[in-house]
Amino acid sequence: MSELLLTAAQMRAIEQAAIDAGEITGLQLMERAGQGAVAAIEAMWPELERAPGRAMILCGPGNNGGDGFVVARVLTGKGWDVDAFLYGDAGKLPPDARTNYERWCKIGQVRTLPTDGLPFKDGTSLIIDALFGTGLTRPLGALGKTLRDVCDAADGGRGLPREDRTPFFPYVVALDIPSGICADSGKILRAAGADAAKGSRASCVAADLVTTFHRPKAGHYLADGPRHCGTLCIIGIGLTQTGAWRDHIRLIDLPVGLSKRSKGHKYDHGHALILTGGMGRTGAARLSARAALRVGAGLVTCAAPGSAMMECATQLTSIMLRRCDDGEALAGLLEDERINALCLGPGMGVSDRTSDLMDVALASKRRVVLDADALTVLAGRDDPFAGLHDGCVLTPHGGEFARLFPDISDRLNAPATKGPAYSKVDATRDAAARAGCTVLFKGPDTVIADASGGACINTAVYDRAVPWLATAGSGDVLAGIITGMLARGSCPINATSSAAWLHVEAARTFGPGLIAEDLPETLPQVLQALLQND
Ligand SMILES: NC(=O)C1=CN([C@@H]2O[C@H](COP(=O)(O)OP(=O)(O)OC[C@H]3O[C@@H](n4cnc5c(N)ncnc54)[C@H](OP(=O)(O)O)[C@@H]3O)[C@@H](O)[C@H]2O)[C@@H](O)CC1
Ligand SMILES: [K+]
Repeated sequence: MSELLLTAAQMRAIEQAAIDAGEITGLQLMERAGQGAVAAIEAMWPELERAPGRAMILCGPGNNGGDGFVVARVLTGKGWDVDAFLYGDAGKLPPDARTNYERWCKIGQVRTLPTDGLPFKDGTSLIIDALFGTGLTRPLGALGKTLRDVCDAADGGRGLPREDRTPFFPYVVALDIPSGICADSGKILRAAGADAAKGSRASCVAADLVTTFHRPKAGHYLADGPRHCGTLCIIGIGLTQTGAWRDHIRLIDLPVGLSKRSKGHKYDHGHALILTGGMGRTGAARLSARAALRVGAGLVTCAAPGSAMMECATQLTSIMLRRCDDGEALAGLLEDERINALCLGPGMGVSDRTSDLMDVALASKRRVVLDADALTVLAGRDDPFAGLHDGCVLTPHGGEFARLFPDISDRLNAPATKGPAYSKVDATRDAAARAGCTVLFKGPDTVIADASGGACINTAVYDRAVPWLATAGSGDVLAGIITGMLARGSCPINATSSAAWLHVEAARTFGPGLIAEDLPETLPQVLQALLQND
């Protein structure tokens, strides 16, 4: 199961379709957006509802600015003192924004937003960023000092981490998305040549709360987006459609393919084969194997070279062990047709043996997870993608991705100077199309795509943040969970997306202090909770 994330173009198309069908007007949508934002602010900070204060509303030249004028009107009606500013020419506002600007003008003043600093009044407890939303196309360079003041006002100029701030500084609420962040990619747009190392303080707003409308946008979950959104609140504005795009992006919010086992025999749940490295290097593969077994593969076998047999034998109980020195030996093991999923990479070493085993594994047309050292071996080949097929899953982190797909990685990492910018979803889709298989591109914003263009994001941000998951061996466990899900019969994209979700969920369930060994051991608790809700 999953929630749909939208791009700016998809959101515009949904709005337009609803307006064209006569279901709703643009003005009604804007009113609901503004009203909903105020309700979200009051829900987040009840003290602001009890004691209205002073608010600054910064409105931009598009419909995001129109939302801002609705907020100005609603807050005034609730007893707030409102200072409203416009960046741009009122005469050029789009029609709905223009209407709300004119409504506001009957109530209060509008001042031109200066670009050389924010005329901040003492006692301001709320700043509303309604400068740019899904229509951002260029960097905010011209707003430099004023933008910096928004960030400084919000934390007293001290650059304090959000959690260390006192309540005496105003809250910053961004409508739809913090201005300066591209809604499709989550990247901060920067002028060509701008120094990214100088940080984001002159380039985009950092908000305590973002109120987005209808559906979250991909940029709320990718790249710089989550770091600048604070809390993300989704507000229904009366749109019912989600669109019927082939290029939908899903946010994984529950795994699929984990319903109760209906048949009782272990072979009904697949047999996963995990290839290990040599003596002293088998720990990673054993972690993968344990995870594959815990996630429900019926049988799991480690296949080790002769030198590592004793080491593995002393460590494994429910996981079986077979000797596998080379490709020929693996071909022999694969005569057992019940082996239906393989995992290569964790701790295997970058070696001829790994390369040899990978050739045999791929030729068998079984489902194959290629991780870690297997990806490095693959990247070193003249044609890395020859032999891959739609039953394969690649699991690169950023460095491995750059080695496998250097041109795509360069494009992704190039400074984003205009919107919509090339996103991690675009990059993962392009990589999956080129490789002809499923690609899981790791990170706090893990993106999974397959060759058909399907894409999803597994998030480890907002309330799913698990910084303690960045621990040695965590990736080996993920590879094992994917392999186990493949053995159980899930298709590659479902196996991979479910595994990524379970991996984060296990870390959330265990909590800080986690080491990789804890992840497989926490899976039963996670699975149990899922089955209880089934
Ligand atoms: N449509 C609806 O019914 C609803 C819409 N809603 C709201 O509308 C928002 C989308 O509105 P929007 O499309 O007008 O885009 P928005 O982000 O306000 O600005 C675009 C303008 O900014 C300009 N511009 C861009 N970058 C710039 C820069 N760096 N510096 C200077 N200018 C720049 C750009 O110029 P252009 O690129 O065209 O030259 C254009 O003029 C959406 O996020 C949501 O909040 C909700 O009310 C729900 C109902
Ligand atoms: K905004």
